[in-house]
Amino acid sequence: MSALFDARKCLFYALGHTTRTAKPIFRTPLTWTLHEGGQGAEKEAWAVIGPHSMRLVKALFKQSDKPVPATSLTHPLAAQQGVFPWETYSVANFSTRLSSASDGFVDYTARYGSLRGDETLTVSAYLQSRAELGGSRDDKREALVAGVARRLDLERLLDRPLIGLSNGQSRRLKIAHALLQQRSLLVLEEPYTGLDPPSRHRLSDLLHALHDAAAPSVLLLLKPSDELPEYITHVLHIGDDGCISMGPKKTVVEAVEKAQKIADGGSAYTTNAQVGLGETSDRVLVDMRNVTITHRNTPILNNISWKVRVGERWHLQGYNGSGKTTLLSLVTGDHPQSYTKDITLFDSPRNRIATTQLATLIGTASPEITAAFPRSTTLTAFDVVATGFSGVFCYRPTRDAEEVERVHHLLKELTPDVDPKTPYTQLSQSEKNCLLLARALVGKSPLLILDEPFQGMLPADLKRARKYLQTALNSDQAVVFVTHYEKEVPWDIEKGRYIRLKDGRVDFVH
Ligand SMILES: Nc1ncnc2c1ncn2[C@@H]1O[C@H](COP(=O)(O)OP(=O)(O)OP(=O)(O)O)[C@@H](O)[C@H]1O
Repeated sequence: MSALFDARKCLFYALGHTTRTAKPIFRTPLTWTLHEGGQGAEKEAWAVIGPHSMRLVKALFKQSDKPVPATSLTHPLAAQQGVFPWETYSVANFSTRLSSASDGFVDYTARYGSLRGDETLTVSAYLQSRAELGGSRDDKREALVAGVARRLDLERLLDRPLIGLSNGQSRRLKIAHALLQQRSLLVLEEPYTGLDPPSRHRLSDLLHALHDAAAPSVLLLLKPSDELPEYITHVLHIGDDGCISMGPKKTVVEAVEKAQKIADGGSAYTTNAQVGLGETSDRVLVDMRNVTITHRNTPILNNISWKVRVGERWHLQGYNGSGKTTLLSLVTGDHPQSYTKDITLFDSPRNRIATTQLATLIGTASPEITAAFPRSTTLTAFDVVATGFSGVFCYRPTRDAEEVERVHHLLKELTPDVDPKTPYTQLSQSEKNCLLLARALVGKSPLLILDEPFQGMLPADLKRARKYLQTALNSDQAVVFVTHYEKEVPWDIEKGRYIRLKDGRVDFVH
C-alpha cells in the first residue's frame, strides 16, 4: 500500500511569508511518513496531540502553509490514484451541532418542540443524502448506509429527527457522515469529548478495526488532556512553542507529561476535602414531581422526582442519550412541556414564572450553548460575558460600574491572556469555552447548571476554570455539574450530591 504522505525534513511557512523574514510554523523540521492502515515496518496507529494539530493536517494535505523545500513533501497515494492530496482524506469535526447550517444563532431548544420544515430531516434521510454526495452508486447506497449505521450503533436512531439527537448521538452521526465520503484516511478531531465510557470503548474498537483494515485508515487529533486509546501506537506532539516531538506512544507521552508537570505545577484534577462545597439550607429551588416526557411516543424521561436546595452541589451523570439535557431543559424552562408538568422553580409553579426571569436566576453553560452561540456576531470577549447577566445571545449593555468590574474580574480569572476587546470570533475554541463559562458565572445566580463546561478546554484553561469553581462561588449558590468523568467534578464527590439517569429514569441518587 502507498503512503498518504511522505515528509522529509519539511518546514512549513505561512503563505505569503518568505522564508527569509518569517519563522516556520512548526519549529522542528518534520520527517514523517503516514502509511495506509498502519502498514510499514511496524503497524502504526497515530494520534496527533496539541492545539495546532488541524493546522498541521491542512498543511500536509492542502498545503495551506507552504512546505519548504517544495520537494520535501510528496503524496504517493494521491499520485497513484490520480487525485489531489486533499481528496484522499475526510474530517469528522465535533465543534458544532449537525443541524447548525448558518452562522447565526441556532435555536438549540427547537428539538423540544413540534418540529417544522427542515428540522424534521431524519437520520436515515441525512445519511442517504451524504452517501449520494460521497459518490456512492445508487444500487450500492442502501447497503453502504446500512453498514455504516450498524457499525456506529445508529440503527435504532434512523427514524429520529437530526435535531433530536443527543450530543453523544450526533457525534456518532458525524463519524458516519465522514465514513460515507469513502476516502482513504479518516481524520477525527477530538472524537471522544462528550462520550460516555462505554461509547468511548466502542468507538476505539471501531476505529481500531477500521484502521487495521485500512477501511479507511484513521488519524486522531487529540487534546493534551485526552486519554490515549489503547490501540494507538505512535504519537506526534506539538508543543505550544511549535516544537514537534514524535515516536512510540510511551516515550512521547512520558516526556510530554514530565515537561507539563514542570510547566504548570501539577495536575488540573486536585481536590481538597471540603473545597467547592456550599452551605445548604432547606429552601428548595427546583422541585419536580413524577415528571414524564415523551416525544412522538418515544419516552425520554420517566417519572422523575428531584429536588435541588440552596447551596447543594450536584453531580449529574448518565450515558449519552439517558436524558440529562432534557431534564435540565425542564429546569431552565427551555422545554415547552415544562409548563404542563408538576414543577416548582424558585418557589413558583413553572407556569407562573417567565422563561426570561429564569434566565437571570440560572447561570448555564453547555455544549448546546457553545454550538449555538452566534458565530457571525460582532460581540467582543467582554460583551459575551456581559450577555450572561440576562442569559441572552445578543449585545446587552452593562448597567453600572459594578457590572463592568464583575465582567473584568471574570475575564482576568478565566481568560487572563485575552484582551477584553478581542472579537469573540477570533478566539480559540478553548478561550471561547472559558468565556461561556464566565458568562454563566457573571450574574452570581442562585443556581448554576454547568453541563460539561470543560469540554474543549486546553489543560491550562481547564485548571484555571476548575480552581475558580472550587474557590470563588458563593456558598449559597446551588450547582448542577454534568460530566462523565468524576475527576472533573470540582468538589469532593463523596460529600456532594449525586444523581444518575439511565434510559430516562433515576437510576441512583444520594
Ligand atoms: N425531539 C426529539 N425527538 C426524538 N427523540 C428525541 C428528541 N429530543 C431528544 N430525543 C431523544 O431523547 C434522548 C435523551 O436526549 P438527551 O439529549 O436528554 O440525552 P443526554 O443524556 O443529554 O445525552 P448526551 O450525554 O449525549 O448529551 C435521546 O435518545 C434523544 O435522541
